[in-house]
Amino acid sequence: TSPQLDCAGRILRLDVPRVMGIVNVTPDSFADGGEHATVDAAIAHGLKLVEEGADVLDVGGESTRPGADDVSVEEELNRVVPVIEALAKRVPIPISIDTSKPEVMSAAVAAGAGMINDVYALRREGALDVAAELGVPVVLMHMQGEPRTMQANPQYDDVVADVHRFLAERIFAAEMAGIVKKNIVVDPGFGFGKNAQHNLQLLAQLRRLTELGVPVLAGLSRKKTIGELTGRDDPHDRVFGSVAAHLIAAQNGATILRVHDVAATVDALKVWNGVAAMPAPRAEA
Ligand SMILES: Cn1cnc2c(O)nc(N)nc21
Repeated sequence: TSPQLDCAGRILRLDVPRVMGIVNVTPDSFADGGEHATVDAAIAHGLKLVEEGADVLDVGGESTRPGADDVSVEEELNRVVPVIEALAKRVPIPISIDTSKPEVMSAAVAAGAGMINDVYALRREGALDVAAELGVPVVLMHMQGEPRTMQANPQYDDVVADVHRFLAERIFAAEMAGIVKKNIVVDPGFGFGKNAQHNLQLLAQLRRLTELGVPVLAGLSRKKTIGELTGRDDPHDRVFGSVAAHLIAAQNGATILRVHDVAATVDALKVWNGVAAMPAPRAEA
């Protein structure tokens, strides 16, 4: 049987690398449209990403970028629940909730989400039990420290070994809490307590994480390391670099790619799939 995730009835096939489109429900600091505009804009953006070929959408109400402040449960619920309700009704693909709060996980699944994406790998109080209860696939991501301070001066003995060990421990914790292994995805957490060298090392050795026996998700889209390598200070100018990074992630075993630029990534993966479909070279006579 080919790998897949059953996201509350909506199937995410992982026979080839799949594209997770990012839907941030965070107020645009420039526009003062307030909550209503934020929700409507997020719904419209999600629909656009589905048009562009997204296989799954990741809806998040709290920014996890370096230095980000916390958002209250109530605020996060007011942002993500209406967006998930509207999108779940209008698109056939699975919807993931990007949150670390158990209350938000429950409300999001009740509203139609079929997957949990937790940058804290279910380490918040109550998260393991709630995720187990909800019975939907969950992404366990590595982070060193907290978003507010994680980029200050990240240190590792061996970043790949350290991340591998952390993810193995979180898989164990999840299974002990009653989450079945077929519902677990792991993610090295590019940019979450890592400098450029750490990120490149993790990308180069990403196949090491597939030894954990669960699908690997990679998210490098428009991140600082891409900007540093390409000299593109504006994140909107990091599309080509992001697509290159995600193709390397696919080549190194990732089967879910979390991206802003869905159309570009979908086309790049069509080329990747064309090559991957070619028969293996005949063994040397
Ligand atoms: C919410 N978010 C931001 N970056 C991410 C990444 O690389 N992986 C996952 N799973 N979530 C992310």
